[in-house]
Amino acid sequence: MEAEILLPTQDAERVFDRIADALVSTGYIALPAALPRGIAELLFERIASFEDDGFHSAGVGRANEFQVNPFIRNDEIRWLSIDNDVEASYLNWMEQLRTGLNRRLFMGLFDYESHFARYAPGAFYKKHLDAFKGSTNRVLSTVFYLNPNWAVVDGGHLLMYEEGLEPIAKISPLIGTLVVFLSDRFPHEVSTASRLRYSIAGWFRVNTTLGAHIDPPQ
Ligand SMILES: O=C(O)CCC(=O)C(=O)O
Ligand SMILES: [Fe+2]
Repeated sequence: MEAEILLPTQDAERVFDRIADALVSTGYIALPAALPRGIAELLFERIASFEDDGFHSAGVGRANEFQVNPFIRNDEIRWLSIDNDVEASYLNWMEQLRTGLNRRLFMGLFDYESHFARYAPGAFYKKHLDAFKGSTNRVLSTVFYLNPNWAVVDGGHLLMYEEGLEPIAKISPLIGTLVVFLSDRFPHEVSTASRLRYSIAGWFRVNTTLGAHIDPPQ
């Protein structure tokens, strides 16, 4: 397949408007059918085609603080690359979203990193924040789901929290749904799934390199 150069369509611009409005009003949004259906289907075929050795255990922390802790999370991940046309079409859409949000909200989003995630039956990711105030350059989190026909009994929900102990949102990981939220504001968790669960998690980052301090990758 040839790499598809995606210019923002009117549909995409409307999606960017909705995301921008939600970030201002509530700080998060879950949008069904956010990307073109064909892209979601190709990404599903792509993630389903990887052999076990195409993934590695996900860790917690950055650079030299990185460690695998199966009590916090036990999903497996694989970073996306523009070298693959299907992955490139997703990264291209996210690039349009990045510039679209910068234009609408002056967020200064600088780049985007993302990985496929595979949760085997029984896997979970305990409650966490993707960024701690002031100590990371991840400012906006995205999760895009790739599971056809998800039922409530399958578990594997994204539970979003704000201040209280009760979740403010419970999101099914149904193919096509995109969740976007401010990284330092919403603790969230993935409840145990009873089925294989696929997603793409990603983060828009700001450039925090100052003077001689080089921000470490990932
Ligand atoms: O897959 C999800 O629903 C969320 C994953 C997540 O929170 C993360 O990778 O940081
Ligand atoms: Fe997260």
